[in-house]
Amino acid sequence: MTLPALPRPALPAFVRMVEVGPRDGLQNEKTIVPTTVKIALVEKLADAGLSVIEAGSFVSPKWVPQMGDSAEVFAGLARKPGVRYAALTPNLKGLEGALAAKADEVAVFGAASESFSQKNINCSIAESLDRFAPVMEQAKAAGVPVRGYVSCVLGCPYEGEIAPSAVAEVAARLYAMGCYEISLGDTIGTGTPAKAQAMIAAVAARVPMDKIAVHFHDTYGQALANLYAALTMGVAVVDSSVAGLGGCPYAKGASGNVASEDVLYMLNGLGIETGVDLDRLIAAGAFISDALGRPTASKVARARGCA
Ligand SMILES: CC(C)(COP(=O)([O-])OP(=O)([O-])OC[C@H]1O[C@@H](n2cnc3c(N)ncnc32)[C@H](O)[C@@H]1OP(=O)([O-])[O-])[C@@H](O)C(=O)NCCC(=O)NCCSC(=O)C[C@@](C)(O)CC(=O)[O-]
Repeated sequence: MTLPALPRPALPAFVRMVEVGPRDGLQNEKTIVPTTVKIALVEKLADAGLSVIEAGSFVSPKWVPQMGDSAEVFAGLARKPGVRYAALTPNLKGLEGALAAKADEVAVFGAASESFSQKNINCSIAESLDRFAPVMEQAKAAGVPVRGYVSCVLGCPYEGEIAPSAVAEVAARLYAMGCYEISLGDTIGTGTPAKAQAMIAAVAARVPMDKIAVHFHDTYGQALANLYAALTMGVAVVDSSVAGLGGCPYAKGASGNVASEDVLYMLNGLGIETGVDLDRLIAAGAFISDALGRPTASKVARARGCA
């Protein structure tokens, strides 16, 4: 007996995968990862076909010592044509560092939670937006695109529930300031699909859907389900981290981003184009897992025999 085909929601034909492992992942390591290892990782990710790679962060080394060598990482990269190497820049000092390092794009990062904003960047949400304004202006003058992050979109480690309207407000402000894309971060991974959809709907009422990216952490094992829910709404930009590296130093207990290998396996299965090669991506994940001396957090990589 032939079963009737199940109705399938419309999904994007192409998804841009934004690789955040070398930044969001390695920023959270207990020990400092050697610069040469970071450079090799970024180059392997570019060889796997990723077109946007967050290679570092120009933040205070007192706050995040793991990113203190970002200038050296950028300087040491053999850049691949067509790949955009990105960096986080919380303020003008960070932007100066990123421009000197010839970052192809930068990102400002705010939050939908006042407490998280204070813990992460030492200022209120309103102050952070004031701080980002000159960063936006100077980046624009230098011809460098700026991405905007919103953290704690589905929950905050200090405040708990976050209203979708609070997320939409910060996202809309960042978009109005000139961010070319808004990445919505479930920093502590507590979101579930229906909640993620309600939050995205609130943001999409104020920011065009094709300017929205999603950034799920997998702390509660919900990331792929949330991601699929976002795809069904038309989101076509996805942040992920090779080998599931990471977490945020200012969100205790937050585990890594959803593993890039697992995202790619799912997108491949859905017939969605990405331009990324799974075997090479798994090899990049194996490289960094070996260098860190611990098993990969990617289920797909483990199933393919990586320790
Ligand atoms: C924003 C600040 C700097 C404010 O920190 P502050 O202490 O309020 O800043 P300040 O302006 O008073 O400066 C203090 C010192 O830091 C220096 N400084 C100041 N700025 C810089 C800079 N850019 N680069 C290098 N040094 C810098 C500055 O020169 C001074 O040095 P001193 O005079 O004491 O020697 C600090 O809070 C900070 O660096 N925070 C970064 C925290 C961070 O990186 N968190 C992780 C990234 S966000 C994330 O992971 C979430 C995300 C994006 O992935 C999405 C998600 O999952 O939710």
